[in-house]
Amino acid sequence: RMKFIIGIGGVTNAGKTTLTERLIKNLPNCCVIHQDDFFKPQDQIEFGEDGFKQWDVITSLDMDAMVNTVKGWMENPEKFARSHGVTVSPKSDSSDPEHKIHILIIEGFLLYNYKPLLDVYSKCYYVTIPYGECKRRRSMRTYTVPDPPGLFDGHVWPMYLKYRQEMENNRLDIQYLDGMRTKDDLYNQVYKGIQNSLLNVL
Ligand SMILES: Nc1ncnc2c1ncn2[C@@H]1O[C@H](COP(=O)(O)OP(=O)(O)O)[C@@H](O)[C@H]1O
Ligand SMILES: NC(=O)c1ccc[n+]([C@@H]2O[C@H](COP(=O)(O)O)[C@@H](O)[C@H]2O)c1
Repeated sequence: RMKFIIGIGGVTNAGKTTLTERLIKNLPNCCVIHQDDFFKPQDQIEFGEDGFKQWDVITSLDMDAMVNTVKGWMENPEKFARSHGVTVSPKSDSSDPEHKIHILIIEGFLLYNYKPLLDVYSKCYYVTIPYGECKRRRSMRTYTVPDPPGLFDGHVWPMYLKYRQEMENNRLDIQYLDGMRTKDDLYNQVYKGIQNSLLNVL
């Protein structure tokens, strides 16, 4: 079977998780890995010169563990799917080309900034929203560790700009998505794009 890895990257609160959840419901044999699941424990997150705990830097994540999880899927997507409760369509039904594929979605805010994971993607998406909307959505969100006052302007947004610049220097073939569009629009655009890519590889 064919293996196909899709990256859904983008700034915090751009709508990555919302989009990803809908895609995994509608794509065949589709597993997901959320980068948020690889945050180190709070006591291992260091304070920076900006006075804030450094949540929005790549070293706050256990990226080696994330790479190993991706490798686990690549080595045996069927087993990965089964152990993550994903229903796999039967191999024998080979009349339907969709059954010949295994899809993995990797979703997160720092997807394209870690060298060992740069070349695994068949398709790279990156969702953006402007500063004001990002700050507004973020203010309505509660993380396991709530944002202290001033975190967005003092840490989150500056680190986003820094890593986005670094990502663009990596020269990946990234398709940018406008996160200001409706959830339906975003989903339809990406679903169609994936369908087209799959038609080309199958
Ligand atoms: N296209 C959209 N338009 C408006 N609001 C959205 C859109 N997509 C997601 N949201 C909202 O923005 C917030 C963050 O969405 P989420 O999918 O959790 O973002 P992320 O995973 O990128 O942090 C949620 O309240 C969600 O309902
Ligand atoms: N999941 C956690 O343990 C945790 C804790 C503190 C902050 N965060 C925030 O999560 C953000 C990334 O996730 P989203 O892209 O879903 O917003 C980062 O901006 C980071 O500040 C997550």
